Amino acid sequence: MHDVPQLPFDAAIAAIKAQVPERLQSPRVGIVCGSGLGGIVNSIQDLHLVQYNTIPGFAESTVPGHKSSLAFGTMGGVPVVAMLGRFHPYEGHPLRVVVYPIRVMARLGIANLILTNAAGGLNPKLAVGTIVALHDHLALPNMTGMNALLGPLTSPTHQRFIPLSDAYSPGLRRLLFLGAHHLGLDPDAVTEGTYAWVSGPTYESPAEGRFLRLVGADVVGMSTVPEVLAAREEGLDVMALSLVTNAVVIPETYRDIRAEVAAELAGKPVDLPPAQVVSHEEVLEIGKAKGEVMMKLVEYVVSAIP
Ligand SMILES: O=P(O)(O)O[C@H]1O[C@H](CO)[C@@H](O)[C@H]1O
Ligand SMILES: Nc1nc2[nH]cnc2c(=O)[nH]1
Repeated sequence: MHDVPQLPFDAAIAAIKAQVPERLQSPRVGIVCGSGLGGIVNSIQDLHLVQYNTIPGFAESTVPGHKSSLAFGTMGGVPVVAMLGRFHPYEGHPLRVVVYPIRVMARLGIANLILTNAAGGLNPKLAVGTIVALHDHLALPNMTGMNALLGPLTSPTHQRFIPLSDAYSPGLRRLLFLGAHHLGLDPDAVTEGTYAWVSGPTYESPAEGRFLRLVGADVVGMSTVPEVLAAREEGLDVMALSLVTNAVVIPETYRDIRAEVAAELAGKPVDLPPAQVVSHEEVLEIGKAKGEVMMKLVEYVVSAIP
């Protein structure tokens, strides 16, 4: 028998309940704010923040654009809890720590989880600023030993083997597209697609981007999938929204340095286009600029959940 590390669920729930008024202690919907998307908190009324460092078992988020608190309150009258800051494996957090807040929110009573993230666009049809509702994911780490559900079950009521064919709730996506219609959004502003999960923290090399596109991914990021797995194990309905913050550069050809040198030696230097390099600053900037639409859609879905 393995020595199972105990997760301090009871202490976490007690610490949260000591800081939140009773009327907000049983949220119906959990929300996770992605990089630069913490502005979603602005649509929460009756706001009460609980710092992660006061909750047993919670880590601290170390990524710019992520805070470290749970936001309790209401959205359109519905009690919600939002994570202002998530944990990523590349920060050094073990996967069981990455998904621990999802399990705590499930124990607080949420039935639905809305995950948001910033992602790179692999599908050339996706303009920067597009919101992609995930209908599937492709997670090489899951298939090769970095699955968030590896290890002992965290509850005797959990199933060992979790299907993923139905991981992303069609019902919640239906509400999302009704919301996009009611908000008068351009039909191309919100679409559906497949998210490739990579561990990061490096962005994709050209060959990696090409590979992920070839195997069917539309967007790529370094989060969300571990949270989806834990949420499904906990029996939650899940919606996940990616904001395309940058296009992953997938050149058809590489610079031909040998030809450039030959041209230079022949006195005909080549004019080169500026290299496109993604940065987290750019990701955060787009998140801030386009986060408002994400916030309005999340607000609509939360209010419309039956
Ligand atoms: O997925 P979120 O947390 O939104 O953040 C995304 O943005 C960061 C890279 O810029 C990575 O953490 C990536 O996963
Ligand atoms: N892996 C990855 N994560 C991102 N998050 C935001 N943009 C990107 C990207 O281009 N690649």
